[in-house]
Amino acid sequence: MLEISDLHRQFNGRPVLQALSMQLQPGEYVAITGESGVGKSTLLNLIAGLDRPDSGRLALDGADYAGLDENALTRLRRDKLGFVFQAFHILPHLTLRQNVVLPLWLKGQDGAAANRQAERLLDAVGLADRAESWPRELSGGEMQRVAIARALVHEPRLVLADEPTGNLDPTNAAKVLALLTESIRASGAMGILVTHSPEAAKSADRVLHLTSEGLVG
Ligand SMILES: Nc1ncnc2c1ncn2[C@@H]1O[C@H](COP(=O)(O)OP(=O)(O)OP(=O)(O)O)[C@@H](O)[C@H]1O
Repeated sequence: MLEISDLHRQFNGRPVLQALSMQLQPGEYVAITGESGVGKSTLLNLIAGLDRPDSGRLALDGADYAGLDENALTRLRRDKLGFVFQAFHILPHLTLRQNVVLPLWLKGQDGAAANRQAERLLDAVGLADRAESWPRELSGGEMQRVAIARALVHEPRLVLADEPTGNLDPTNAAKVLALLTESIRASGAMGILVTHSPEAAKSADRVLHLTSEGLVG
């Protein structure tokens, strides 16, 4: 379960998030929409433990972020979170299979089972036959699909997706959204999708609008 209560974050004296609260239950997948600059990425960064709030509580499966040092937050990201961000950080010197298997390596899982899991995810995003390709050989949309396979390969507790269908044509966008939804539901994980696209938002269980007043459902 993800618990956020009374979260505040300001930059240079300008409040961005004020008294923001929300909860996500296992298996729940929400979309967050809102005007540019309202604080969606700020919220994702706080949930990812990449930034600290000025006040308020964040807890994932009972672990309060306030009690976690930087090393513990790094472990939380590696073990429990899956990221699909706009800058998707595919490593150029690794093949697609190696890029996708990386989160498993980082958790200490390697060998045949890890490779099979990576292949299963590449297959799910329609890139099974490209496992040995290099990132430079891919289009932008193909890279995005690799990023999604990599975000899900270690079956994270919480998937954070920021405009995951931004570069994709409608067919591939639908595939990617279906994969996100299915993976989250199948593993009882939680998902947060930040998007400007009403189509993408529809794939979630509920849509929350972030405004300067907070989250409205
Ligand atoms: N590190 C920072 N330092 C100063 N200001 C920041 C910082 N991060 C975010 N902001 C400001 O906080 C506000 C919210 O930014 P954020 O990126 O969260 O918006 P967003 O809702 O994700 O926007 P978009 O839809 O355009 O991506 C913006 O005004 C931004 O300039």
